Amino acid sequence: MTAKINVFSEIGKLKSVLVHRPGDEIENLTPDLLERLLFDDVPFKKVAVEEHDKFTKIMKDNGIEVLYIEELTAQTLDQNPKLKDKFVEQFIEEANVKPEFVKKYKEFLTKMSNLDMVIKMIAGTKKIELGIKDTKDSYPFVADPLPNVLFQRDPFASVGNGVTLNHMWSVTRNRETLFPDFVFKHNSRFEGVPYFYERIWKDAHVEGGDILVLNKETLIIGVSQRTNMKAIEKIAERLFKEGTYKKIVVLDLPKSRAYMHLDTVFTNVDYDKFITHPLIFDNIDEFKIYELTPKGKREVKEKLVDFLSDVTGTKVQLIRCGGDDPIAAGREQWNDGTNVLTIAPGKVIAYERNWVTIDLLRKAGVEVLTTASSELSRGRGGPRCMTMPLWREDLKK
Ligand SMILES: NC(=O)NCCC[C@H](N)C(=O)O
Repeated sequence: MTAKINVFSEIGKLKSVLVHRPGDEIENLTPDLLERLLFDDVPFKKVAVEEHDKFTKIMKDNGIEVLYIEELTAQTLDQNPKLKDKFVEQFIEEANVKPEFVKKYKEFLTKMSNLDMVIKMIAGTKKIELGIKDTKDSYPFVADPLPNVLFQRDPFASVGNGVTLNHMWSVTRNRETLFPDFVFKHNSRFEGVPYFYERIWKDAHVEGGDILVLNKETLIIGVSQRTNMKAIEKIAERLFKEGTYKKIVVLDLPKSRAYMHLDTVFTNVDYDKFITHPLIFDNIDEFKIYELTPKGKREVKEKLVDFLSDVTGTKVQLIRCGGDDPIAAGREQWNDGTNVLTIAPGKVIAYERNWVTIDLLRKAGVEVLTTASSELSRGRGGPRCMTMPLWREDLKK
């Protein structure tokens, strides 16, 4: 079977990537919704869309095919009209729509084109849009907005020629995984992609931001606020059986929103270069490192930089996000200074606001393309968070 997904590193030349163009969901936010819907402020949609279009233009100008989850889902519905009813019912059930509103909401969604319907599913629907005057309950939504669909890094992760289709940590984000699951199971381009995790495995949780594909044999996965060891062990079992991957390095991170995913504190930008936050850099003994192989799990006692040099076979250079100034490090980590997208070995796209980290990357010989971030960063995700690679060229060495 020809491969449909090919991601055997973090740095191989990027040829195809999945994103979501922000929609009304990022303005369907009020202060009291921010915490539950995992945003830190309400973006100005017009500018956020302009910034996202600039970001995707940089990728297109670098020969990268940019696919949109909303378009792939709509295309899959176009290809499978008989599956539409079940897909809509599954979405409505997982949106926890009140029984008295289900019929009206389903009619509202299904009278649209497939693309408009998917965009509306992500945007959320207010009671007033259905002409509902709910005197018993002042909550404004029939179905909540899904503002974090912007971060296509997390609902699933491309690993080798397959994917982990994730069960995520929060209720609000779990709903997002319905879209890629539908695409990978029914879209003619992706049908039959092997799964290394299933969204119905609800006794553990994993998010793509915690998964770093180091090379053809080794993954690095963070235990974070969003991913637990049980999920990693489940992935290991299925992955080792599939045979390509032989090792999973586990970094046990502090469980906090600031470090919500591994890729907020640790990313790979070249064969021998990683960006890391001082948390990783300085407190090496603060957190544990484990190594999972088909033979079992062992704790790693070496320093991370030495361990990485062994695993990569090169002398590894750790570049500090924000440099030596703890204020700049804190500021730039919070605004996704670590979370760059590598589009080729030694070539990244970074938020322009993280100028200290950008300067250090350039001094280390990394080519940095910058993209605007004033509104996009309010959801606490960077260029890596907003993208899931579908195809990277294999590394030469
Ligand atoms: N990989 C990532 O770091 N994704 C960022 C996700 C931000 C989103 N607001 C969340 O809290 O899940």
